[in-house]
Amino acid sequence: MLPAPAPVAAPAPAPAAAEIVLTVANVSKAFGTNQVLRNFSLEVRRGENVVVLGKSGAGKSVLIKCIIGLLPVDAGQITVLGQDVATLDHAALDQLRAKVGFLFQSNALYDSMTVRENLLFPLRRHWLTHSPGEEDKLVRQALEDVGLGHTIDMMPAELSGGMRKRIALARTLILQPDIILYDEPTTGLDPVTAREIDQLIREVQQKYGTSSLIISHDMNCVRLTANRVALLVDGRCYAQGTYAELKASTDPAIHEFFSE
Ligand SMILES: Nc1ncnc2c1ncn2[C@@H]1O[C@H](COP(=O)(O)OP(=O)(O)OP(=O)(O)O)[C@@H](O)[C@H]1O
Repeated sequence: MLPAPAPVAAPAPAPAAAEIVLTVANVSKAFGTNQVLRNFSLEVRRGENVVVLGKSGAGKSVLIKCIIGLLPVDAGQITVLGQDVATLDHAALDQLRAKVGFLFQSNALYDSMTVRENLLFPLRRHWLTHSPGEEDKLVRQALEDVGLGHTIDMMPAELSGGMRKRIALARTLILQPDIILYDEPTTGLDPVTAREIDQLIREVQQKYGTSSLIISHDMNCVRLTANRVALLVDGRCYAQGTYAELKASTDPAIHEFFSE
């Protein structure tokens, strides 16, 4: 019989003294009469993984789009790495996006490009010039970080769903971002592959000291990756705490997320 896997401890909260890298302050956002975010506030500290948990349609994707400046906010302020997102022009926003990796739920790999070309894309997109030797080193390092060095000349169609997710993460890592935004990183993956991705998110955090905002419905992903969990309910940050703290809550609005 195989030995039982070692239990994975939930991450501890980040030290309260760590620098704040992302602030969402009293942000409101509506589409017509649909008020999605109402005075939503949240902070992420350096080296911390914060998971935003909310029901379907609660506004999690809208929040991420506001953070990366894809959607303007109606009120409030979003500050990323000390910069007020609303005041940035196109060029400044582009520079900021080089420091903020975004892992799409769909992975958004280019199917007609090899893995190597997919990873080179963000370097060229942000006009980061390296010699071919340096580029090769960066690509190989990013692939090693996700455990897929051997896929460098493969096409995305030749990879499994979990592998494509890893390649998408490697493509984010190649820019060595300060912050990574993960949109539902384990959705559509089988449970074993999903836990591997959770583990990888922790490894990236530990190796690079990256801060992450993770949107997830998957309670195992929340438990295994979050230093802190923020609940998005009725457009507000309803509650925050460690997974264990929120799970122990007797408030019905909090408890329903943890009752599975
Ligand atoms: N561009 C848009 N125009 C109009 N309404 C929008 C737009 N984007 C999002 N919405 C609305 O905002 C609300 C929140 O959507 P959002 O995609 O953020 O939810 P979510 O919490 O990410 O849900 P899910 O977990 O199902 O992906 C929904 O009512 C949606 O219809």
